[in-house]
Amino acid sequence: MTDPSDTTSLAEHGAEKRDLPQPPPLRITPRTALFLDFDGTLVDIADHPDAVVVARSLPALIEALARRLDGRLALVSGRSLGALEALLGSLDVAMAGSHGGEFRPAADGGIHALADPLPDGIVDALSGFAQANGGLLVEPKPFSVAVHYRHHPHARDDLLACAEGLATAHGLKMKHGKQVVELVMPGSDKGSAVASFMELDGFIGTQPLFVGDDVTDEDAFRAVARFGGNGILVGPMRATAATWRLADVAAVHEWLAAALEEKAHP
Ligand SMILES: O=P(O)(O)OC[C@H]1O[C@H](O[C@H]2O[C@H](CO)[C@@H](O)[C@H](O)[C@H]2O)[C@H](O)[C@@H](O)[C@@H]1O
Repeated sequence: MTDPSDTTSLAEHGAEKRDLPQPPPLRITPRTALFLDFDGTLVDIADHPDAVVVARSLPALIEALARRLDGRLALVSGRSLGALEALLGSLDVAMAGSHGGEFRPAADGGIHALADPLPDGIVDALSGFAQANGGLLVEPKPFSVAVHYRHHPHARDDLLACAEGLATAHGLKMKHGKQVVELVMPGSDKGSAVASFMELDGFIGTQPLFVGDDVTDEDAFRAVARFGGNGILVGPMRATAATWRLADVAAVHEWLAAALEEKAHP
């Protein structure tokens, strides 16, 4: 069964049915900065967070691009940095995890918190809900918590109500991604992560691109637009702040790999 959070269509949003063009080839110039989402962008969505298949070529592709961009590349994910490292190995690349809560400017730069930890009791409350509803998967992260209902679609509405109640009571933000509901601290999102990177030497003055598939990437699409850049939506067309669209994960890999074939641009 397809959940609307997996493929939120234009019709569901009542938006104009106009597709976005493909992005032009990625040109690596001193003004190029690249932000990449992970799930649904660099790896296909799988039934379980641990079941994603990382293409053998992916870690080397990311590192090669980061080198060609002189470090102006960052992964910006809802996952924890620990989960990204478990899947990709230890990469010499900037990253933000937990929807902007964890921030690592460069591999040797240490991890900085961009958010406060969740208040006590939130993970327990969601775990209690998960147990009482057939054992939904709870994924605690350093600065957020996700509850996956992919295998328990009947629990979706009650989960949304439970998470909304906790968010209101504790001043948290709720995110509804692909068959997942997450609670994060206010101000912690992918847009704030992009803005933090854009303050760093190297990123300042660049025209950033953000490639992402999920509604949680919309904050980042809006953020790159504020810096004169562009968002690239991955997957089916839907209402979005992105300006270009790539069909799927395979198209993202091709678009990225093609940039390495190009000569450097001044
Ligand atoms: O920001 P992202 O890098 O796209 O991460 C978003 C969430 O991705 C993971 O969940 C999603 O992918 C799983 C594997 O394909 C899938 O089973 C799940 O239904 C999706 O919601 C991850 O587990 C979350 O922590 C991330 O926030």
